[in-house]
Amino acid sequence: MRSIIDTYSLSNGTQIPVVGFGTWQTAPEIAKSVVKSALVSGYRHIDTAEMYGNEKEVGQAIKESGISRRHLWVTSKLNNSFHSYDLASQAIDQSLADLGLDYLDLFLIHWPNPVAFRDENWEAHLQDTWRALEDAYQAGKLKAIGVSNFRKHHLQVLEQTQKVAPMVNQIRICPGDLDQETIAYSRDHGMLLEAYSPLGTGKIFTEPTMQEIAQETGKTVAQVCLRWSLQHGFLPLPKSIHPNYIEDNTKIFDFKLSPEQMQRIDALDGVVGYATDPDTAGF
Ligand SMILES: NC(=O)C1=CN([C@@H]2O[C@H](COP(=O)(O)OP(=O)(O)OC[C@H]3O[C@@H](n4cnc5c(N)ncnc54)[C@H](OP(=O)(O)O)[C@@H]3O)[C@@H](O)[C@H]2O)C=CC1
Ligand SMILES: O=C(O)C(=O)[C@@H](O)[C@H](O)C(=O)CO
Repeated sequence: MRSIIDTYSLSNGTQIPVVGFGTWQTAPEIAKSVVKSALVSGYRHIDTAEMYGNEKEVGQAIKESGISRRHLWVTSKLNNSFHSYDLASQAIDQSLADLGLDYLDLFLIHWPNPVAFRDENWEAHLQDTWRALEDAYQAGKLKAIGVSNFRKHHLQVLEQTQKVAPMVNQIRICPGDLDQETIAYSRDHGMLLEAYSPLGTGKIFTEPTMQEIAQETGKTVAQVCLRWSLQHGFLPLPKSIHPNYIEDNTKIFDFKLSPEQMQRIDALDGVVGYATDPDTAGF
């Protein structure tokens, strides 16, 4: 692996760039210029969502960049109020329209058990929602499909009726937050793990062990986090609104963490808290 545009293979053979650019909390007013900065810095994989309120601006940045569509990877996600076959099908078309694209490279169910459907039928709603993604995948609107914030028991609900297995599970993975059960189950079932909040949403930078390892390697804490993620075989999705950070976060291929450094990071249990529990999340 030599650059952020090297790829992992998904279970359907699709090649996905190994680092994606995150856009949560990137306000629509600045999203176009921020995403343009990322494209100038070499990112070819952008992670957005209907929930982020910036799909239109992300789409404008892509269009104005002049980069050929086939050289870009764009992921979006189904918001929590669209869990049914019809609503999910409409939401896919709306994301495509807002982004100004004919297809998405990857579309994810954002959360498995949203508050609006947390009733005795949530499993059936989830299965219907997945069927909408499968149909859009078969129709060529989505080149790959997957899930986000799914734990083993959510994946098992899909398994009861799925025709196409999820290719990706996007979950929170950063130093101190490694949900081993979900990681192992997802991998055993053919999914690539995308690591969201790979910098602990900005909370990792003052962590002493991370600072020590940054000193040892001559890199920044952010670069150490991203390198750690890649060496574990995850696909990190760093977010920034600052061009210098955006650029720095690509410089993670000119060093390697030793097994001992990897172990010290693995041992940092809970230093930036844990992922939101999808079964109790209030959204
Ligand atoms: N599926 C899901 O439910 C979720 C998905 N995600 C995805 O993952 C992406 C990343 O996660 P997110 O939680 O946003 O945050 P990150 O873990 O990527 O951390 C972002 C924070 O770190 C700062 N930062 C970034 N690079 C550097 C650097 N080199 N030096 C110093 N500070 C830096 C940013 O600052 P600044 O922005 O000020 O430059 C920002 O405050 C999201 O944007 C989204 O795409 C995130 C959460 C949930
Ligand atoms: O960023 C995302 O993709 C999320 O789903 C979460 O960050 C979520 O929106 C949240 O944490 C709200 O507080």
